[in-house]
Amino acid sequence: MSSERTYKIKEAFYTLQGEGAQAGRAAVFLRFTGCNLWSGREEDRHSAVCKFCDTDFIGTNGTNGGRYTLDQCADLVLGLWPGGGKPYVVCTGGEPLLQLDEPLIDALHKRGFEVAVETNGTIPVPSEIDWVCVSPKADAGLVVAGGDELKLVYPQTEADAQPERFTQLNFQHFFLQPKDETGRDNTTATVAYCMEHPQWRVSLQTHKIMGIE
Ligand SMILES: C[S@@+](CC[C@H](N)C(=O)[O-])C[C@H]1O[C@@H](n2cnc3c(N)ncnc32)[C@H](O)[C@@H]1O
Ligand SMILES: Nc1nc2[nH]cc(C(=O)O)c2c(=O)[nH]1
Ligand code: SF4
Ligand SMILES: [Mg+2]
Repeated sequence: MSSERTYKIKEAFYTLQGEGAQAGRAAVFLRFTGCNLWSGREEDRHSAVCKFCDTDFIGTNGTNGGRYTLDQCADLVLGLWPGGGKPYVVCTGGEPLLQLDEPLIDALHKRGFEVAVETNGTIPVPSEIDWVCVSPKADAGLVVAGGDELKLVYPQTEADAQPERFTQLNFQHFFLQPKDETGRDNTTATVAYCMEHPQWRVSLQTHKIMGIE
């Protein structure tokens, strides 16, 4: 019997990074199943720590989803890269750091990839990751104090998720990203905050504007 661990992947696809400082860059997205701040079920949304998630991260039924061993997972990512440029993979979810570990990062590096992560900041980040995007959530217990970009969804009403809370942390870029919610456009408020607080820049979800994944 083989006891090799497997990674649960919701979906994997080739697109452009839509958000933050790397927006517009070609990337393979590797979306891990599951999150520690929401079950992913609509009936649990109101009682979840993170209530505004725009993503389906349940199960393994998306494009290229499944349970993969280390080499299968890294080969899946490699197979989605078209060739040329600097291969770039964005590990997201769900919360990717529930599963993404040093062996998988190493396997992706060996295949030539620069490895990025999108994380909610509640789990320590392996030092091998090349690009760290932290998106803090109210009442979630931030444990990551630095990285490449901090990308805060705005607005969040809770005191511990106000932008001022984060400006002393060790990040290269500070972004406010308008919360995508039905019945309200949060872009104007986000623009106003950034104009009043020039340390912050706006991050739009440009993939939604462009109509790509
Ligand atoms: C789906 S999360 C997955 C990664 C990780 N769990 C996290 O929260 O950073 C990817 C990114 O989408 C952002 N996001 C989720 N729901 C959003 C929404 N309704 N509007 C704007 N950004 C959102 C998150 O804050 C995060 O930056
Ligand atoms: N194109 C594109 N860019 C993204 N940046 C962060 C995303 C995410 O869901 O983590 C995302 C996504 O789902 N699609
Ligand atoms: S932490 Fe990230 S994946 Fe989890 S529910 Fe919130 S936005 Fe979605
Ligand atoms: Mg997304």
